[in-house]
Amino acid sequence: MDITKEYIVKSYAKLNLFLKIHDILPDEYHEVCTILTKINLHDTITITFDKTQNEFSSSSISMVSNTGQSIDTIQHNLVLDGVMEILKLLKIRYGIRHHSIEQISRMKIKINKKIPIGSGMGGGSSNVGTIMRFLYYHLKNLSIEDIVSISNKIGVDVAFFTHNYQCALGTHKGERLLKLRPYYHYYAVIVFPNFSCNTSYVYHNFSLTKTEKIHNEKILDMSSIPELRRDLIFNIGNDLENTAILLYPEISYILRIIASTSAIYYSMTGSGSACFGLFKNKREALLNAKKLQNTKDNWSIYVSKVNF
Ligand SMILES: C[C@@](CO)(OP(=O)(O)O)[C@H](O)COP(=O)(O)OP(=O)(O)OC[C@H]1O[C@@H](n2ccc(N)nc2=O)[C@H](O)[C@@H]1O
Ligand SMILES: Nc1ncnc2c1ncn2[C@@H]1O[C@H](COP(=O)(O)OP(=O)(O)O)[C@@H](O)[C@H]1O
Repeated sequence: MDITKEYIVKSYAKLNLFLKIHDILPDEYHEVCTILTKINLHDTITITFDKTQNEFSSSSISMVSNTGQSIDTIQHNLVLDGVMEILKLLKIRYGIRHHSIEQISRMKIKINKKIPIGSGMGGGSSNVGTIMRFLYYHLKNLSIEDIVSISNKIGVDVAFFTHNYQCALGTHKGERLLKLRPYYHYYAVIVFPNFSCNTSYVYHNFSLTKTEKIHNEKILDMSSIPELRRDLIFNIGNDLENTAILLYPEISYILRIIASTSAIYYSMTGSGSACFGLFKNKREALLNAKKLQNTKDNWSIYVSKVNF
């Protein structure tokens, strides 16, 4: 790393095109199968170095909104966990006086937030995954296995962003990834209702008995054959949707409104609250985005290309 420089990196959002829950694991996490894909919406992370800062801490990270206002509602930034884990590993491996540790200690991270928080678009996971990748690339003394194993300690979705895959199939808790080469290209219109869903609250209220069983092997087989991937996605949907609707009823209204457009598929992403519709071209997506924007003033609408 060149500590006289300023680095600017993009931290992309994701959509879960489908999310199947198979089982509950002994540690009470859920065994899932999902296709994750990155979208054009991104936060912008600026990394600089402050020679007077001797220790990396929570005050080394700042988050600002689009309008430049400081976001101080997040008490514990996931990025801090990621950087601290990397520091811990480097200290064990090289001792406390290593130059990489000195460089990280001087790091200042500013996150310009565009990805709505708690939307199921993975903003927090993306921020930490992107920083891990940045450090992997610039420090040259971490292996990809190092950063993936640290990612898994922070959250199941982090690995997708650490790997920098455009599209992947996630199994086990969602952290075991198989890179998929995109075959289909659509446009998504995403509706964020301006409230967040709590991921662990949604998972904890989910009931396995209310979902249809599909063998994981069948999903793996179908997603590896590009021509079958679309049917797979359109047929499975998101198992967390009904639970999220019970806890946050407005999600049902959003989905009904998207269903009334010419979307060829619609779903909630992750544990919500954002929902999306897929359209066959940009023109149709923009047209419907306008209609959706007129439905409710406080909805935020995003349009992005989607590859899977
Ligand atoms: C639902 C998904 C779909 O991609 O995304 P989001 O909606 O969060 O974006 C993920 O499964 C979430 O990923 P992430 O947000 O990283 O989850 P974590 O921080 O690891 O876990 C938060 C909580 O969710 C529950 N959890 C998470 C993943 C999983 N396979 N089973 C679970 O039961 C656990 O209760 C855990 O304490
Ligand atoms: N850098 C970050 N960006 C967004 N959220 C963060 C960040 N660090 C911690 N969080 C916390 O992580 C939780 C999940 O946020 P986020 O990743 O945006 O949503 P989701 O998991 O629904 O996709 C939020 O409750 C938020 O307080």
